Amino acid sequence: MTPAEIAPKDRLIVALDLPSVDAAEAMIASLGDSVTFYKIGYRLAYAGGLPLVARLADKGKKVFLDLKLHDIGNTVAQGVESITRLGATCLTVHAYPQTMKGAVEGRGSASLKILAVTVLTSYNDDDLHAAGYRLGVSELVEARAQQAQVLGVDGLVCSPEEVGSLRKIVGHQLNLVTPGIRPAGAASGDQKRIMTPGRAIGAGADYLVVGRPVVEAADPRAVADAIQAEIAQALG
Ligand SMILES: O=C(O)c1cc(=O)[nH]c(=O)n1[C@@H]1O[C@H](COP(=O)(O)O)[C@@H](O)[C@H]1O
Repeated sequence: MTPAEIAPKDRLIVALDLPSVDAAEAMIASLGDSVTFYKIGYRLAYAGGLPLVARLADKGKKVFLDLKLHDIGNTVAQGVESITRLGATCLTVHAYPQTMKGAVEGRGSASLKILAVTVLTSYNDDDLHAAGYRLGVSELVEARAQQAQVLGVDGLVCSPEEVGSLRKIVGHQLNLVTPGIRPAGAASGDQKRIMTPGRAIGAGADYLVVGRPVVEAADPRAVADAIQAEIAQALG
């Protein structure tokens, strides 16, 4: 989907990082029509949340299945082939060449979009060096984006700080999905590379992933509506 075709409202992806399917369903009910795109990640998937993918899809919602796969290529390909039957819109894998290649092979002709996680938004240069990497965040994100594009993935997960440089590399051929979003005044928590919704959209992000600022809010719908309004305003 080219950026101009994505409605402002559909650019917010709410991360259902909640402890149970019941809690997730209550959150989905309270967000109602205001949210069209949800993310299911480790917390909910391992708490019995995978069947929720198909239930959300049946309600017309899009689902980002954030399983961040990483294994030998054959295992990734086989896992992704199974995941194509769950009804998700997109799936994350880590941006390692064998992993991305396996994911694209496993997806085959299915509609599931493969998103490659470049460098986690909780990492800065020091964290990468501590993990044994020579490159800093911006160099590693760019190198991985180039590999992702060659290997045929559909989108990249990166921080809003890298969106500008990545657009120059991948153009609009790949969607850029950005976690590390914090409305003004919200606690950053463990996120290190962050931006407000308006600035992230202004930088050129296609989709924003927001978890705690929405799902831990006293009034999640009001926060989601405010983020949607900020997105719409940034798009002009
Ligand atoms: O793949 C992701 O979605 C992801 C990648 C990344 O680099 N950083 C990141 O925070 N995420 C996810 O995005 C969500 C962000 O949540 P909050 O920090 O609570 O807004 C979490 O579910 C993370 O797992």
